[in-house]
Amino acid sequence: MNQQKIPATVITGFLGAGKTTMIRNLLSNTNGKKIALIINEFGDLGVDGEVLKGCGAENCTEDDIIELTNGCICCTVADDFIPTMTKLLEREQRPDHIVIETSGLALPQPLVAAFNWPDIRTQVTVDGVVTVVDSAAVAAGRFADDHDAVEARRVEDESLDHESPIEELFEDQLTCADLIVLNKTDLLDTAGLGRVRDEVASRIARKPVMIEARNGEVPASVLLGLGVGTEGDIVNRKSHHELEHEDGVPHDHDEFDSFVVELGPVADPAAFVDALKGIIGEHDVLRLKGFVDVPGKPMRLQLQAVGSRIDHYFDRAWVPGEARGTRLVVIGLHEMDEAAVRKAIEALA
Ligand SMILES: Nc1nc2c(ncn2[C@@H]2O[C@H](COP(=O)(O)OP(=O)(O)OP(=O)(O)O)[C@@H](O)[C@H]2O)c(=O)[nH]1
Repeated sequence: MNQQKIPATVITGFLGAGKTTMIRNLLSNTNGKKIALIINEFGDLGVDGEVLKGCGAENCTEDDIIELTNGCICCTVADDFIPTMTKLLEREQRPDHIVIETSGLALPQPLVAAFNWPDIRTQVTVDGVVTVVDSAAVAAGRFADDHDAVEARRVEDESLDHESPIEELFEDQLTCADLIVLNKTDLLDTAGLGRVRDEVASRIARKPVMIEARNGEVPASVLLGLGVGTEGDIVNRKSHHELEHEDGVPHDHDEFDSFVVELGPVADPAAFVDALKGIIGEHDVLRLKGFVDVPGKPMRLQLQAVGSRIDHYFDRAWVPGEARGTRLVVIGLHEMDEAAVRKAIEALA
């Protein structure tokens, strides 16, 4: 690898796997490296940017955190990612390392391929692709789809040209990995974790290193400095879409949808969370996250749901002049009944 090039680590993984948590942990201990962070999120609320900017890391200040908000990074490579990268490289003080968090629905392949673009390849290289896995979700069968149900959907809708979008995406993100982090080990016992390891390994032909983590606690020395130059090996990591459409038909994210719900104050957070669990289960919401205004509390409540597992905690004080409010982004499969989910959530405040 050319030592002059700035290394860039791509962090991918399905919705809620723990990417932001892992990066937050990384920023608290970067071994003195100055990091620039590019964050991409599905949904219009910018929760990850908020969380990461709030961590006050010395080696990655708010100026070093760039949000790409015009859709999944894999679809906006030319319009969004390349110009952002070019601007970053023009900075007087260039970072020692670039970390890119893809959205949970992004295919890493087009992003990695972008590092072969002429203006980029001379200056930056992909140090490695790190794929974060929600081990508990794998154990619960979230990515092993019910093939009978998928087949039934395909019979109903002939335009479905492939199998479960969640399962495919999960495999595509694993296929691109140089390092796989089996996260959320606290939620499983040793035997369960062993089964997850086997299942993940069975999904990919390549054999990247797999490590285990809880709360994304992986030392910077393990995450950074893989030195792979992944852009040179991209032909061996093709996504399902690339294999099925060698003709170059672009992929899309039509199978997934997101919307934002805005509410008034929530007086009883515990009851709110309980009711949300029911709504998420009933409508098969994949991910829900955002901030809640609890009357009488100076702090903002952050809410993070991955399936029906919900974490909530007061993360910071509302800033003077900031409009207090409850804003949640909801992500699900396209067939999710947005109107019904919206109505059910709005009825809670
Ligand atoms: N129990 C447990 N929870 C975790 C762990 N890592 C992350 N979480 C929680 O999982 C939820 C999602 O974590 P994030 O870091 O936001 O996940 P993400 O991959 O960035 O999510 P998206 O950007 O929406 O795709 C949060 O509530 C985290 O606190 C872990 O190791 N164990």
